Amino acid sequence: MTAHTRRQNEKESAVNTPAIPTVTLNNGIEMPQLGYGVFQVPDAETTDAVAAALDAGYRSIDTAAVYGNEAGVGRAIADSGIARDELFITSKVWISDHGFDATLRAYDASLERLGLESLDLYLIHWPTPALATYPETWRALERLYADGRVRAIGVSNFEPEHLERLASEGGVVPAVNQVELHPALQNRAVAAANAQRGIITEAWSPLAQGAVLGDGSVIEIADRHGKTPAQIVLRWHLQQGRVVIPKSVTPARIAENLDVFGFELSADELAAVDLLERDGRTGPHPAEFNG
Ligand SMILES: NC(=O)C1=CN([C@@H]2O[C@H](COP(=O)(O)OP(=O)(O)OC[C@H]3O[C@@H](n4cnc5c(N)ncnc54)[C@H](OP(=O)(O)O)[C@@H]3O)[C@@H](O)[C@H]2O)C=CC1
Ligand SMILES: O=C(O)C(=O)[C@@H](O)[C@H](O)C(=O)CO
Repeated sequence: MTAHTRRQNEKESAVNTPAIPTVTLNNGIEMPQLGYGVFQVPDAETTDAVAAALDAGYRSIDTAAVYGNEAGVGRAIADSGIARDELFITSKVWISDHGFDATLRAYDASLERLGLESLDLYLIHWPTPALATYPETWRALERLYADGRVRAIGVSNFEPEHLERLASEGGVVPAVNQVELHPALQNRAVAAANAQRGIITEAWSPLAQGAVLGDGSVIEIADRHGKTPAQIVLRWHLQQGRVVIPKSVTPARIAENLDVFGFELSADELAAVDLLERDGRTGPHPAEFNG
């Protein structure tokens, strides 16, 4: 990209970027409440997908070493011309890299692939309790944080007992717990444990990978507001203070999923979506998943 194109992009992005609200993490860092996830996007397609998301106005990107597409995310960031401090980039340490030294190496490898000098948020991807390695892995994240190499650290797929184990050892309280959460699996005990400890709940698969978009009450609320089912489900999350990271490789859906800040659901509408809980887990249970 030429310097002129980059300046033009910056100018257009300043004009077109919708105001995405932020949540304040427990260390004072601001995190966009809505970001863009890239699970299952092949690396070769990730650059175009992330570029479309950045063009639409997303500024927070959620990737992971295991997704195999950090390089694609990095290329889109480099090409975008968007200032690094306007972006919020999250990645995660995979199970095979648990342990103090291996995690420090994994962080460096993620930065290398992303072409970045630091991340905004680094997460332990899964606790894998059978391996009992997450406390030691957490020590490595604390080291990265203490050394100023990452702006915030957190966990993913942690159940209340895993948070309790970290707390019992003292140290840094995770800023975020990224867990499966959508109308069909509301993970209320985990969200309550997060809130009680000052940890932000970030919902993965916030659309249940599409499984809740055909539900009658979601469609009825969508029709009432002149919105799509996906927009209703995202609004349901946002009004409860959660961070969401919907994924789509479809440009129209990428834009649609961001267009959720100009309307509100009523208390009755939120309650109607609450009724869709059905223990509808789409991924593995964290207590049992060992990679
Ligand atoms: N920490 C963890 O363990 C996990 C983290 N994650 C993170 O969460 C992100 C989101 O979760 P993910 O599992 O991808 O699932 P989502 O709930 O975001 O759903 C994605 C699916 O919904 C479709 N979709 C997206 N928007 C719309 C729309 N507006 N209307 C209709 N269909 C739509 C997409 O299709 P299409 O792309 O074809 O448009 C895709 O099939 C991941 O990308 C990843 O970053 C996910 C799983 C586990
Ligand atoms: O997408 C993620 O972030 C995950 O950790 C999982 O989906 C995991 O990679 C998986 O595929 C479990 O079956």
